[in-house]
Amino acid sequence: MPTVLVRPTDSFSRVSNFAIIDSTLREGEQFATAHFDTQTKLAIARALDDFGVDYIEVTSPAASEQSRSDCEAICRLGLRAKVLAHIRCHIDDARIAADTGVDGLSVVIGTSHLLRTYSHGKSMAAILDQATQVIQYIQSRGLEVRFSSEDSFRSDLVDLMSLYRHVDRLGVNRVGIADTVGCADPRQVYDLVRTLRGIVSCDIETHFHDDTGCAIANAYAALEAGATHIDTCVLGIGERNGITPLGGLLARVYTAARDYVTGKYQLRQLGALEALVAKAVGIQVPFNNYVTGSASFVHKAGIHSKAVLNNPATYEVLNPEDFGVTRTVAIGHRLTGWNAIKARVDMLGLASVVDEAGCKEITRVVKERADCEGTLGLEKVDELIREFVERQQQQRVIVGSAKAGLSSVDSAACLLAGESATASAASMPTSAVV
Ligand SMILES: CC(=O)SCCNC(=O)CCNC(=O)[C@H](O)C(C)(C)COP(=O)(O)OP(=O)(O)OC[C@H]1O[C@@H](n2cnc3c(N)ncnc32)[C@H](O)[C@@H]1OP(=O)(O)O
Ligand SMILES: O=C(O)CCC(=O)C(=O)O
Ligand SMILES: [Zn+2]
Repeated sequence: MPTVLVRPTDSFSRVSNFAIIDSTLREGEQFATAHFDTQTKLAIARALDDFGVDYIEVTSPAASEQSRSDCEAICRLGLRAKVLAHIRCHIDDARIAADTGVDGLSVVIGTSHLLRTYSHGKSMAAILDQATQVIQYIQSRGLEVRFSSEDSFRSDLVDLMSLYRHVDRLGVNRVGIADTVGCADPRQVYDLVRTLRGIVSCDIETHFHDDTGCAIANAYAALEAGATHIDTCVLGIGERNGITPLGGLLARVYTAARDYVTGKYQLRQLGALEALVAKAVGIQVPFNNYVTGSASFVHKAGIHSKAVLNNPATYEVLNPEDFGVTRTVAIGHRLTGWNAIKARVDMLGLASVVDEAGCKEITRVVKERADCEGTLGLEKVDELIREFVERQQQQRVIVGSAKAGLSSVDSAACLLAGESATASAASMPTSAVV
């Protein structure tokens, strides 16, 4: 099991006690190449539910007739996860959504000067009035309600806190902070969530875009500051370059709360879930994707390989087995080392015939070949190992023959019997030939 350094957390931290609101079927539908048909939405919803997310957020039923009926179809699945519809802070949208069978509504409205000026054109006072009307309507329908401010990090702090305090007093289940343009850094996130934690008594949801590469770190900082709910999308899809990825968030939290993460989520299903969504939106899972990327558990450099073969925790903070993926130690390249080659020799059952010096000689040949040919496949490395063993056996025959009194000419003929042996004989240590 990997050994990780877990920092002590303060009493605000929710790192080992939070809920995931997966928004692949809402924010994810806003991804450039996304268009989910009904069957795909149902398949993704089921997979998310099986994986163990707490909530599934879907596109506003007011967006289109198909969006509305798909929302109803998802609700009819009877999933364990709660289904939330994401809506504008508008009574018409709330009415349409409340009739679909969802468990709750996620209400949002922009509060930054930019959005108030160029999007909906409302003053903070008008937002407060409209929020009150919509929230009270949703409550009257007996549904869970979350109220969120779009572009929170570019909004006036006093305006924002007054609005949150107001909706908290109305009894919303959650308030939401959204870094809509991905401008926030973890420190700003920590400060804002911590401030909000002191102002509202309800739960706190957070939503982070990844425009500047902080989406996972920001989500983690939010948890440390007391956020209770984190929005994610599978593979981090969403508007522009998306939001906090589900797998990446769990990888991050795993380092601090492994038992919580492994106990709550079906981590071994992550790869299949990602493959499903990647196919649905027509993308490849990136090579460096958290946990499931093709290179995520490939160890290459000789120094790394030796240590990993002795104890994987030396260069792994995540245990791939927990996520149902496998580790690879790549040995067929010029950065390899004799310890890695020895491990392969052992795997091939040749430990008794190839000693340390032999492993070092094979390593030298592998590097020499890789310098000329580039990366060598495992078959090629195995071939080089077997050639070495053959040469060694032939040399033993020669030495044995010489000791029995055969002429040096006969010995040489024996050594050069095979062409490959001839080619490589020059690289053999002379002492072995004598
Ligand atoms: C940051 C986010 O991702 S928020 C979620 C974004 N999700 C969506 O936009 C869902 C898909 N959207 C849609 O299908 C459509 O935009 C609809 C159905 C919501 C609205 O469509 P339309 O009525 O044609 O309006 P349009 O999209 O052109 O403009 C948005 C309207 O909502 C208003 N608006 C924008 N944000 C909000 C808000 N948070 N709350 C209330 N009203 C808002 C705008 O002022 C504008 O109103 P207008 O009709 O008076 O100009
Ligand atoms: O509803 C929210 O909290 C977030 C809305 C959104 O997608 C965003 O602001 O980026
Ligand atoms: Zn968003």
